[in-house]
Amino acid sequence: MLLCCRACRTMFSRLWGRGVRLLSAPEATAATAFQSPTPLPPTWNPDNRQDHTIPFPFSGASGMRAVMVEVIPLNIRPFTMAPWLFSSSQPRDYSLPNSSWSSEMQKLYEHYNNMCEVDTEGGNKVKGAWRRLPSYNSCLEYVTGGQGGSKVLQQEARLFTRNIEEQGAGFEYVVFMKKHEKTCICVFQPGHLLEGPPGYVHGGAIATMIDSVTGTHATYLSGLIMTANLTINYRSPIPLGSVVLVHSSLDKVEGRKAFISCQVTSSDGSKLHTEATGLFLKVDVRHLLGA
Ligand SMILES: CCCCC/C=C\C/C=C\C/C=C\C/C=C\CCCC(=O)SCCNC(=O)CCNC(=O)[C@H](O)C(C)(C)COP(=O)(O)OP(=O)(O)OC[C@H]1O[C@@H](n2cnc3c(N)ncnc32)[C@H](O)[C@@H]1OP(=O)(O)O
Repeated sequence: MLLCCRACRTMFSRLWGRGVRLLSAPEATAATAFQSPTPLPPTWNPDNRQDHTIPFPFSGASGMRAVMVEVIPLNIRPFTMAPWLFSSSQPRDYSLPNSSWSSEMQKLYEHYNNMCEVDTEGGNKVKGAWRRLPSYNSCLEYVTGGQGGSKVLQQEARLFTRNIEEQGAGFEYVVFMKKHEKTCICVFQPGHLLEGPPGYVHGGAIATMIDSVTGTHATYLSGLIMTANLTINYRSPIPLGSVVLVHSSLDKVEGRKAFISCQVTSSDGSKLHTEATGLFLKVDVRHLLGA
């Protein structure tokens, strides 16, 4: 079966909770290696619902790539089910600078970015203590490394912090992680659509950023997580359009639980705006998908 339309995707999303997973690129390559490539018909159109029966794989199809989907029913030998085609255009990484960033935001970005791991011309990585974390507008882009996995499930769903298209109007932020010290720092520039008290950021928007930064931190440390508890103390209001730092640090891990604390400060660290603690529980993908 080819997952080529909404009906197919709906079926796939139901199967997901029963052991379906996306294969990584090397796994997909290995899974297709023993099959002979089948060319696409010249009139093939990804939006055409009549295309259910096109065989796979689609190697060599210009502008498209196939991602394999594997179904592992309980007590049944694993087998490859079908490929999913995605547009080859990369999803936008929202954590890269844009024209709405103030000079202060840009300066802080460069400060941390300059301390990140970099690729050299020979393909070697020069170690830096920090790593910039990419940010997409859909959760599944992370799982598939920005390969468009969200198109398989819930096409309309968008990550809350990345669903305002107008640059600078909502949450402008970039997260850097210092893995060995188990800390993250986020440079955050809240836009005018996040107003709470006149001229200041809404407490819910601040909580959202705290949850996002600490949740992202916990995800990179522990894998799939859900926020179980978030306790927040608001100490001083955050002016709209200012640039603040969200500091996240891992306090301890106990089994499935990760305890993380967080402070939101002014960009020079002199003023404490908000402090919080969070408890994140590692979950199975089936829990996330409600299976
Ligand atoms: C589909 C793939 C998505 C993948 C994403 C991948 C990568 C993402 C990368 C970057 C991230 C980008 C964006 C994401 C950013 C932020 C993340 C936001 C995260 C959220 O915004 S997420 C939404 C809000 N979140 C919920 O909607 C949770 C609702 N809730 C539940 O789903 C369950 O409630 C759950 C899972 C929390 C626990 O359920 P459970 O059954 O697994 O565990 P159980 O209840 O047995 O508890 C086991 C032990 O934890 C203790 N415990 C439990 N709850 C506690 C609490 N509240 N306080 C203190 N202790 C607690 C118990 O006391 C026991 O402790 P003990 O073992 O010591 O007895």
